[in-house]
Amino acid sequence: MSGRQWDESDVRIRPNKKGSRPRTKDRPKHEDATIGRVIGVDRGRYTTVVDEGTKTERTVLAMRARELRRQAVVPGDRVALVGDISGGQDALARLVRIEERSTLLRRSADDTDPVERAVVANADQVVVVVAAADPEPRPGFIDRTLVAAHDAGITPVLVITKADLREPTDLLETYVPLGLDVVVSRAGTGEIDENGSLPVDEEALSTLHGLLDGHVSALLGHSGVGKSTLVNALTGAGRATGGVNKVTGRGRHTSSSAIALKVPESPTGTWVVDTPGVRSFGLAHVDEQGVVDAFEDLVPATAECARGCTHAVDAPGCALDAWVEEGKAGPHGADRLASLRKLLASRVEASEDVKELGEHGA
Ligand SMILES: Nc1nc2c(ncn2[C@@H]2O[C@H](COP(=O)(O)OP(=O)(O)OP(=O)(O)O)[C@@H](O)[C@H]2O)c(=O)[nH]1
Ligand SMILES: [Zn+2]
Repeated sequence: MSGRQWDESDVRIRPNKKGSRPRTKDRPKHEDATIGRVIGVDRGRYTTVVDEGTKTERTVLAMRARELRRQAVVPGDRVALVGDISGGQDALARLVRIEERSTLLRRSADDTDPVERAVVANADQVVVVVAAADPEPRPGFIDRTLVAAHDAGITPVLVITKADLREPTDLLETYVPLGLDVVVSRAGTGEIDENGSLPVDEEALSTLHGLLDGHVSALLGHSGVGKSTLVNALTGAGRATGGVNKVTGRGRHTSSSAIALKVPESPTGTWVVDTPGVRSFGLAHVDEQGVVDAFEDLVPATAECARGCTHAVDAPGCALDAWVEEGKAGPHGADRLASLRKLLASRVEASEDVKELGEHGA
């Protein structure tokens, strides 16, 4: 999906269906448009926040202008709005432009699906949530999201929930040495709140607040890992959830699409983007080197590999096995290598299709 804007060069090569009306009359395009941040997407309607952090902050509902209908607009996008931007009950603005994105988190449905889907725009953090137990942690999912984050130039954070059920020793041994922030959370001692949410221990919450402050963070995790519990705790549970509903005009549980939620008491611009629909991260859009690069504990070994090494199990001259055997990738190096190889192998069938489609921009 192209995040590129509808610029003048497109105009020139496009046949002008309306006849010979000079294009210059349309320019400059929507120079006086108001910029909003997309916080929710629901059946072609975009909920945006304008004048964020000011007295006139309000939500404005918008529809995409015709010329943008083939472009994905996702939570986190900054968009230009014209028309009725009053934010009144029946007001509907027109979304005429997607501002340049600083980052775009993407995935494909699976590793053999060449169609990329935009997930979240302008996030500078990806928070991968896994449970220490119930459901069992799946390092494959963690590694995939780390690859997607690395590819998008987004800082990853790992949150391990339910440490009250099991100490996440293996996960910590594996991921802490990689240098990413790892937060361990467990059920707190307080009461279950009015949303039915379990309390989360204060220490984990305050660490998380520190990491989230001032950032736009995309939250990813399998169903049941405690993502909603965390989101409720972070966004203030009952009281703040009410506030969130006021902002979005609907309950967060009624939608299966991604939604950006404000973190109250954090500086303006602090958002968590919940992505309930995203269960897996197909990586057809990431090239082989991009996958390898996300395994920072293994990357140094590849300098010793034979030229053009595929790093597969039977690849001649692959230096990765020796690297792991020598313990240079830590106590779980063998698992890390297996995970990398699994990811590389799952993408082999996909690569031919992707090549055929050619290179597309973000
Ligand atoms: N023991 C324990 N249970 C937890 C913890 N966090 C969440 N849970 C429970 O785990 C279950 C799933 O939590 P949710 O927050 O609904 O998980 P989710 O990831 O949002 O799952 P979906 O709503 O299906 O996407 C609930 O019963 C929570 O009360 C924790 O730290 N410890
Ligand atoms: Zn190799």
